[in-house]
Amino acid sequence: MAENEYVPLFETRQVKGRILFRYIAASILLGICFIIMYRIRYFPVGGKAERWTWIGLFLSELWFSFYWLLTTVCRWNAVIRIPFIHRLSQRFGKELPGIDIFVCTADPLLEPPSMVVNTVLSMMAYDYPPEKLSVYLSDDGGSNLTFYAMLEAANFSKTWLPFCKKFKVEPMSPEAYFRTASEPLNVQEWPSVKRLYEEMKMRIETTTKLNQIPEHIYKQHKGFREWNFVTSKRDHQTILQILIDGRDTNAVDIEGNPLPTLVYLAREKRPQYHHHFKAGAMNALIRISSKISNGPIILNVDCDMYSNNSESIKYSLCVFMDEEKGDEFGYVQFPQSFDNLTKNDIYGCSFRVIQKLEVHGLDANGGPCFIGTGCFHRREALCGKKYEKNFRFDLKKLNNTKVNERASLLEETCKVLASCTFEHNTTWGKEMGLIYGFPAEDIVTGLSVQCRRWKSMFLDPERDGFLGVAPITLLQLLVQHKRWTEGHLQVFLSKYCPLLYGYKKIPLKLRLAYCAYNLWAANCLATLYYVVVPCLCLLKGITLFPKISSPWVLPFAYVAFSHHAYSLGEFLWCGGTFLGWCNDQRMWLFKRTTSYLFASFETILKLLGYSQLAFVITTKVADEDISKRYDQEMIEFGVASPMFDILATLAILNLLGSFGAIKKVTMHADKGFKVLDQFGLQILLCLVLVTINLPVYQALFFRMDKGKMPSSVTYKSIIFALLACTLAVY
Ligand SMILES: O=c1ccn([C@@H]2O[C@H](COP(=O)(O)OP(=O)(O)O[C@H]3O[C@H](CO)[C@@H](O)[C@H](O)[C@H]3O)[C@@H](O)[C@H]2O)c(=O)[nH]1
Ligand SMILES: [Mn+2]
Repeated sequence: MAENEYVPLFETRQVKGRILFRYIAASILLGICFIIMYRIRYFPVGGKAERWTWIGLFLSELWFSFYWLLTTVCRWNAVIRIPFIHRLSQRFGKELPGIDIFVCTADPLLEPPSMVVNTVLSMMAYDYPPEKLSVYLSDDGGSNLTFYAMLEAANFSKTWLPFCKKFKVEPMSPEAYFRTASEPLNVQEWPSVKRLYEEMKMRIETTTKLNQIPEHIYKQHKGFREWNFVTSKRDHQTILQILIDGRDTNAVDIEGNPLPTLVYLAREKRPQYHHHFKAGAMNALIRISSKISNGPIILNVDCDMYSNNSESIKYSLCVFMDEEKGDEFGYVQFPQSFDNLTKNDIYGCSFRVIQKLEVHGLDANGGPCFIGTGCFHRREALCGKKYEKNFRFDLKKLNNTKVNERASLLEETCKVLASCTFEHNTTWGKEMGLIYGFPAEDIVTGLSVQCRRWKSMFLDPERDGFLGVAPITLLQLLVQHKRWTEGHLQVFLSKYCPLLYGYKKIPLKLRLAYCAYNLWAANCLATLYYVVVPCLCLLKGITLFPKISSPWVLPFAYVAFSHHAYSLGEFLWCGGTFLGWCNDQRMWLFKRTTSYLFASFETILKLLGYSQLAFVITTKVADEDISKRYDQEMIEFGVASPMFDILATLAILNLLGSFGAIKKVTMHADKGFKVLDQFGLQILLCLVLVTINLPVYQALFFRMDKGKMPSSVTYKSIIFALLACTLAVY
């Protein structure tokens, strides 16, 4: 091969099956047009109630159509990317850039230190030159328990890293590895490393449980003394400890190989200063790391996302280091996958279709969103630099800004970078680093990077890059989605609204795709209307859909059927199960009627100035009882919550509606057929909703375990539903 012949480090391919998708989409669009025609032509003339319910339903249908159009536009084209890591190794050998890895944790109770340790160890164990790897942990919990766990991790890494290299261990989280791998024959180290790990885990868990650092451990490291000045997690000085200094020639593993740098940071917190949650933590890490290792590429993960693929760094470098196109890319996003999903994924957490199809559509139109974890960033892009066309980055050179100060001196000089006041009168949180003021800091940050003309890319290697912990109770899921959708809606209603903010900066299709996500929460009203009103109208005797015997029923039937059939097909194609699809549909309904409703409400309150920004951290632990029910795929209710009041009321309402309908159809043998003809679609809708809600009835009336619906919710929902029916009928 000639010297100057350029061989790309990654390749882009079109996703197949788009033609079929486009045909189906076009036919659905036709169906929608007919529905609209029907709604206009048959607008009821008599009766106020008839007219208003009709208008409401029409508006809901217009909304669904608009939203469907948005999602269809962003799926029109789709690409997948294929990186070639062997070419990377051939071309650059060991001349690779430094990588700084950021792990964020915030609460030792919700995010146990033993889990954080596993994440950190898995990050240290990448198949990458250790002297070029630095791992930073930001502890917003400011906890000495987490600090202690990090000391243990630093120590155990001396055994774990050579073990990983030698046996090509994957996943690189010791917990996940020893849980899934079977013991190989004739490997002496295996049981001893496993025992070492288990002993360490035991020590960490005991200390966490006791909530106290034993005296002999306390004496082992100067770092513990910092906690003498900590009043609470919201009031303390900066704690910065370089636990392993990669530049130190004595920092070696048991086989004498260098170790990656490991740093613990708890940024300063004072009650009078806002800390901006994870975005604030990340920005502090960006500054601190720039003084310690200053890697030109930053990988950030949540504390529950362990590394599952030892090559991920190299995959991302195939993008950044590609001579022809690499300089255009600001970040490379990996999918958010989970290691605790059950077979049929009862809470629909897997983002299966979104990640296997939708995101590739975004990628074809300018690049995926940044989703907060499992993402490689170009430091400059994250720090506010605009993309310039002919500017060449030499990632290898950027790496050579070596620092010579001693670790202890560095710790002192860097502290100020993580202080509460450092950002005053700077553009941190506005133009530099992650953007403040939103519960979804990731989305708005990714958008602003893209609006600085950087492209982004979605990489989804066969073996998942990262695996995290998905919520295992319904309430956790609903609360998490409330935060996300609220974050999205707030972005849409802020100056960062993609339509305006991205004008002339990113392609129209990408702006529309952002809107499809930003407007998730806005689906709540139309959905609620569709769940409540047809059912009440059925009881009252108002017809809202065409008669079964009329040809106008066809467009309704076609749109509903083909849309769902296609969605099922996609789901199965992406590797899901039929039951998984049903669960997914159920969760969409649940989220739309609760999470999205609360998110919209909260957003309005916030706009009016009545509510403050909050970040409810998702729990990553559960008691044994709950885990057991989760494994059996039983939906966990268990506690009283306004969200459950709504779910239960809607479920009972539709049950009453169905009973009413069945009564009407069966009471008079002669009239039954007429009723069925006139109300066929409405009855069908009610029955479908009842079917979706079957687990809710079970939890309300039949279950005996602790995960059932609390009786207060049962009583309330029965009263609400009866009240609604009475009001509607009279
Ligand atoms: O004040 C805070 C609050 C949270 N976190 C960390 O942020 C991460 C995400 O929090 P989690 O409760 O797990 O939320 P998820 O809903 O699972 O997170 C998703 O959604 C978030 C935005 O809402 C993104 O930041 C995350 O990357 C994305 O995985 C965790 O590592 C936390 O430790 C902090 O560091 N400081
Ligand atoms: Mn999480």
